[in-house]
Amino acid sequence: MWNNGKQLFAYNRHGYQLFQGTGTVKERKLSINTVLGQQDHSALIDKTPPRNDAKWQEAKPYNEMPGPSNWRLLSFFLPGGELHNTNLIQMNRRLRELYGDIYRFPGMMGKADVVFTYNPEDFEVTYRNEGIWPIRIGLESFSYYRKVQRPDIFNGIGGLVSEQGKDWADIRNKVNPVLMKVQNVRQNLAQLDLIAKEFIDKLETLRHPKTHTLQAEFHDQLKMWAFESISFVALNTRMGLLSDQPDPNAARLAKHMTEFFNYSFKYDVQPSIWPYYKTPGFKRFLKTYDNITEITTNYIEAAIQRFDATGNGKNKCVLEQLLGLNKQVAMVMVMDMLMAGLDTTSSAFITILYHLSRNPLKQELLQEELQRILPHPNDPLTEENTKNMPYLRACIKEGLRITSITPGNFRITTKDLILSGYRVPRGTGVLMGVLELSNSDEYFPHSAVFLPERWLKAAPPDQPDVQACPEARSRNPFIYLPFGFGPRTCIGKRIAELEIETLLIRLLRCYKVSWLAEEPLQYESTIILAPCGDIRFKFEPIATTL
Ligand code: HEM
Repeated sequence: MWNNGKQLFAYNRHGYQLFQGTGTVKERKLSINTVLGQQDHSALIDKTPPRNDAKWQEAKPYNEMPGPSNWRLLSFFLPGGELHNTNLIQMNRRLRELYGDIYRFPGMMGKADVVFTYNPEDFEVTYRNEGIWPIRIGLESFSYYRKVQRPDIFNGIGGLVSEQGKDWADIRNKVNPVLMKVQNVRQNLAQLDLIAKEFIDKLETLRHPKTHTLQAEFHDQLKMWAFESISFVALNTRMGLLSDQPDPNAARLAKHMTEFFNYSFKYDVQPSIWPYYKTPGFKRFLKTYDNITEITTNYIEAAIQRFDATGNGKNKCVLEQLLGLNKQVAMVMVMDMLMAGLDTTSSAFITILYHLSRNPLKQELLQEELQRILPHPNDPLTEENTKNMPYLRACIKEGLRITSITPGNFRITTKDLILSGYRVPRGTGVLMGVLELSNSDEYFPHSAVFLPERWLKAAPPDQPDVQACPEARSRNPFIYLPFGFGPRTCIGKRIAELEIETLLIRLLRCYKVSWLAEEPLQYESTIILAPCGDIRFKFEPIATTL
């Protein structure tokens, strides 16, 4: 508890603000959270005396920060409320209009307050003070399932997404060299290329030869591609999801993964009473976790037998390397990869393809580069021919700039920070609205324009039509962060980039892609921004290739 001039602030041992007023403080019994699965990160919050330097004294008190009360906040999301049925992009815009560039959401049900900021200086202050064990409250159901529900299987390991502090760092330090080292990830290129080719073959069977439209949902097909790709990397197993005879367990696993995403939004993101009462819906969610655990474990056991039978080759695959670290860590990491690497990659891919389809001139420039990479369209992709693809990489960055599928990055502050002139007490959530700033002319000139050239340092020597314009890029490194930042940055970044690059090369080396739907691409909020609604592309074969 500490006195902040006129106001008295108190924090429970989880770092949650309990009370703000002028009287005696009585701690609410929030320790129940730990038992019920809500995360305890109190040990990570700075325990030194409250900040009291001159700058802090000059800053405005926290309770003067604009923002809705609990009831106003609830009313926003009720039917008829201003934010009812809005997605994360619309929600951020509307709230920013209402409250300005910094505002706070009161914490509910034992959760910390969250400060939303659209000021890049605040991003820098937050990241610079996050320390070596940044806290990102993730999916609390993960922790609950693994630590409380199934300790028999997970032995107390929560996994990267939900673990905090030293427990998080112990796993992250182990798996970083396996998943973040470029060379290690790129050893999957040949198989990912094969999967991308299978996807194109499947598309061909679904493509109407005259209208060049698909006789199936593109998004569903793409999820199959994403799942086939991430399961190969994580499990060293081909699931056959793009073939006529998929492994029946793989199809079940893919279905449970989709369920997981939907449930997770409901129970981890939206306010829910599950920490206090296990509703029937939450019990179904736990069943989904059980199914995922059971099927994944079987695949891992089968892979272990395969590795034992074939002996250790020189180049160990990702799963073999993870198993070499620790079997439990490997299991948890594989499940996290499958869960985190499905909708993210497919949503990002659709987003990038959408922008290319709406910008035919940029698509042509990309196709020129792809022709150089693959003069013969059926040649394999190799380390050598994929080394130099500046325009492709610029297109990926530009697509994710306009629509980052994670519109904000989140941290719990461990120290007292001054954000946009307000005193923000330690233990508060900070949501950094990167997507809003990436779409602002202040930081990216002509921000509404799809301009891959802003990411190029110089014009490629073999493409005279491409004019680099790095001046159209923000100089501030904290604004464009689709994969997050710092020690807690996305561990699947390299894998996602490799998958997306590989399929874009294959797809755009075969087809000219255009957008057929009348509306621009729409998004809905799951735990990320997922494309939804009418997603219709036209795939016209490029004359020389098919
Ligand atoms: C385009 C696709 C993807 C995007 C845009 C994306 C984005 C993100 C972001 C923004 C974070 C939070 C980073 C932070 O807090 O600083 C994150 C974390 C994470 N991502 Fe991804 N991701 C993608 C694909 C993947 C894939 C394919 C995997 C699987 C290998 C994956 C696994 C994870 C994990 C395990 C974390 C938690 C890391 C930690 O807390 O240590 N992601 N991702």
